[in-house]
Amino acid sequence: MHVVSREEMRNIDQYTITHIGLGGPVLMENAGRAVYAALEPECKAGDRICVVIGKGNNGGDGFVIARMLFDSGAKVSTWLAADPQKISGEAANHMRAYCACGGTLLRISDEPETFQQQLDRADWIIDALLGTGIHGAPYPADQQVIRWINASKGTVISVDLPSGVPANGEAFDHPAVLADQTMTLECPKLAQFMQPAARHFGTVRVLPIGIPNKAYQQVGVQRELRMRSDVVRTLPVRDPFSHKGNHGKGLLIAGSKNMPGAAFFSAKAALRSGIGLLKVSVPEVIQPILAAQLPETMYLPRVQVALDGASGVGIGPGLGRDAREEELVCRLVEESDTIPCVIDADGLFHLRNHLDLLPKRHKPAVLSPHPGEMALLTHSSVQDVERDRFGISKAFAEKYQVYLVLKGKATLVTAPDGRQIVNPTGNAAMAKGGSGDVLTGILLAFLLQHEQMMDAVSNAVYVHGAAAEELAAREHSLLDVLASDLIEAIPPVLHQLYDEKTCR
Ligand SMILES: NC(=O)C1=CN([C@@H]2O[C@H](COP(=O)(O)OP(=O)(O)OC[C@H]3O[C@@H](n4cnc5c(N)ncnc54)[C@H](O)[C@@H]3O)[C@@H](O)[C@H]2O)[C@@H](O)CC1
Ligand SMILES: Nc1ncnc2c1ncn2[C@@H]1O[C@H](COP(=O)(O)OP(=O)(O)O)[C@@H](O)[C@H]1O
Ligand SMILES: [K+]
Repeated sequence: MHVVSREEMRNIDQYTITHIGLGGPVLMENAGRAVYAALEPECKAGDRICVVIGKGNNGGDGFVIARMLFDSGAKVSTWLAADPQKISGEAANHMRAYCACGGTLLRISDEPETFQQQLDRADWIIDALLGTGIHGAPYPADQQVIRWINASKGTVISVDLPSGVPANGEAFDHPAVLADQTMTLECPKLAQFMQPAARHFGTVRVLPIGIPNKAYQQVGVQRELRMRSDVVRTLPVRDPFSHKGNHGKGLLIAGSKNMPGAAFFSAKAALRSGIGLLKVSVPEVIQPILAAQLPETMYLPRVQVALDGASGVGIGPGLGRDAREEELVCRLVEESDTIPCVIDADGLFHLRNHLDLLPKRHKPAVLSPHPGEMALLTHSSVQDVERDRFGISKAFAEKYQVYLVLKGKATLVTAPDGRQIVNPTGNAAMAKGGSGDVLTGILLAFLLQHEQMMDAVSNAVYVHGAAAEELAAREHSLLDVLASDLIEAIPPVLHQLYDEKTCR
């Protein structure tokens, strides 16, 4: 499923209308019908529904929804936040169709008190005021309507976007609808994955409106939401005759005197994710503790680190910020030139002044910063990173020829050629020290078992988030999940995914 910017969505719509010949009214009819079909099973007989319509094409979708509700005998009141004379194009066609069917149209500016009373009494409010078309803050009259919608008690369903939210997710400080549910048309827009916009969406349903694949190909959208079916399709199949040497020989350089747990989390997660052999390099003082906890790995004293036949390296979790480690990180990034290399946490701290090493590698490195580390790598602030997650990631991955995993809610994976994959799994239970270390281990293990690096990285991120969802769905709350719980939830997640793979 593609994730689009406002401009891409407009071009896709235009291509479909102009070159494929599916007219704007058809797409609008499809959009309105799709929303109606999604809404209808949720409404009870006698529910009051208030449809709020703006002057553009988002309002046009609203007319289709209102017409279908009216035709089905629902208790619908349809309110227009614009002068009907100023409604044009496809939206005007659908306004006429609504009226021709016998529907009544009320103007908010004529009866603002009645509008507020009806909003207050409504069980459902359909927000078709503004969609992808707004520029800047909504006009003052629209802002007032948005405030009234936000003050209402009914369930607010936004059509395509919560009105007032900019589709590209730029930061804003004007009023915008706080939806309970957003019924996004055709494909998710960038705003759904950016702060503060994302908070306005509520739960999201994506409703296809019949845009052909050709339109996406022509516009050249390079961004996708990872679907479960993509993960199932691309997970590696284990050869029944394989031996441990076929599933990767990993070297993990992690942990320090004050952070022994990081090495444990990454190592155990790598083992749970299928790595064949794993050697962990830690300072000698913590080696006995780890060896007791994790007898499945081999250990290598930190002073003797060498690749020594490893087929993949993970560097960084809990490594510490000692200057000696800086030299080590740089050496390993150079020496592991032709094998997968994952760099995280303190590894990124050490690498920040040596980024020029990255594009020289034959096999692109995988960097997995959280927004704070990304700010460090780009000499910017966390706010700058969050303001433009998609743009900053793409520029960085292309410049340094790396796979970049920008963590957070909806972790974003960017390939060296600029392709991007948004991860849908995960929850706030993961907002706890150690979660990232678990991901490093899964990444290392998956990179050694998948054919395509983009699949390996995207699947690792998906499984990591799915582990947190698995825990929250069963015996855990969002508060009590530990990094070690996440590791123990990898098996049921993989079990289920592999079950789905063999069912097909
Ligand atoms: N043919 C198409 O392009 C389709 C569009 N669809 C719908 O159309 C929407 C986009 O429609 P539009 O581009 O007409 O735009 P919207 O309906 O989102 O637009 C707002 C209207 O207000 C105006 N406006 C601009 N800035 C504003 C501001 N700051 N405050 C208030 N009004 C402002 C715009 O000129 C536009 O007429 C989508 O979100 C989707 O719901 C769907 O019907 C599917 C097909
Ligand atoms: N609110 C959240 N929703 C979804 N995922 C989250 C959330 N908070 C954190 N995560 C995930 O948890 C992990 C935290 O990583 P990181 O900050 O590196 O942790 P640490 O360094 O403590 O191990 C990342 O994969 C991130 O995407
Ligand atoms: K809307």
